[in-house]
Amino acid sequence: MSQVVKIGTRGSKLALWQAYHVEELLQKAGLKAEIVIIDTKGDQILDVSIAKIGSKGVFTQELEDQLLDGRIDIAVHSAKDMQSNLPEGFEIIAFTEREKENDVLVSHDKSVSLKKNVVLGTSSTRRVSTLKYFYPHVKTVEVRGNLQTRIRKMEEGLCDALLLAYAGAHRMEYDHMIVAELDLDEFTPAVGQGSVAIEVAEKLDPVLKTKIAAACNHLETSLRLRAERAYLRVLEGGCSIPVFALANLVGDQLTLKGGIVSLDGKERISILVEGNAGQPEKIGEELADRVFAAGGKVILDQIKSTLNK
Ligand SMILES: NCc1[nH]cc(CCC(=O)O)c1CC(=O)O
Repeated sequence: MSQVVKIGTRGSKLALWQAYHVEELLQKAGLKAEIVIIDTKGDQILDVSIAKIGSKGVFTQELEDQLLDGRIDIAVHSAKDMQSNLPEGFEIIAFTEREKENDVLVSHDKSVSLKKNVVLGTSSTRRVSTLKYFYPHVKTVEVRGNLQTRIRKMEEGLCDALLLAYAGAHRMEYDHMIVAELDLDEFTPAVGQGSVAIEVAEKLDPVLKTKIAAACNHLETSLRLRAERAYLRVLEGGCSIPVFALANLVGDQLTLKGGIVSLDGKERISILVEGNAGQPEKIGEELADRVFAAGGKVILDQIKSTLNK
């Protein structure tokens, strides 16, 4: 009798896509798997912005409860939605191969452009603040809910286009509606954007952990995300803080470009550091030091006090 890996996931279409993706990776490696759908607070509360619910684990806590109970063996999340500091007793054992990490504009109207006076739907503080900094004439409107709901709201006239992660738009098969792929130097993505993380309870059987990691972890992606997440960890930021970072592997070196933008879009710091890929966390921590020294600490404290009001 061989063991069946129980994959816990949220029930949104994007979450399910990611869970099926992981199921497929496990099956290719000869492991049996099944999917268990779990509702989270982040899915239930649709009328309050994520920034206000509080970033700490809105999409992850219910899954973590089930990991502890053993009702599921692994929890699958967008890596981007994972807190930089996991609660005690949990760990990430794999990051799947990263999808293209850019943000994109999604619309039925091919003429939409950041150069025009458009209204964009988004609920990310990073995207709103970045628009204020580079494209202050562009207006934004908050749009929450899963991607299907957001598209519907756009079609009802709420906005001209949505500002989304390529990864999500692509997975939901909205490629035909992608009207622009945004510049990585302007819209540097959120930490982890485009990869799927596999979280387990530390107490899970170590042999099973090793098998799952071997089946799902993509080495280059994990080095990149470890550097990005180390940066985020120093800032104690969740997905609600407008920070960004993107690592790339060049030979045995990791480059890491990242920074922070103030909520009003008046100040933006972006710095490039690099170092040996053997120690990704060190590079992330160095970026944090450099960003703080360049004025990022003041910006971060302002953001935290604004969001906690
Ligand atoms: N913030 C929500 C979220 N979490 C993960 C994705 C898409 C997949 C990814 O970015 O890895 C999205 C949608 C978006 O930001 O447009």
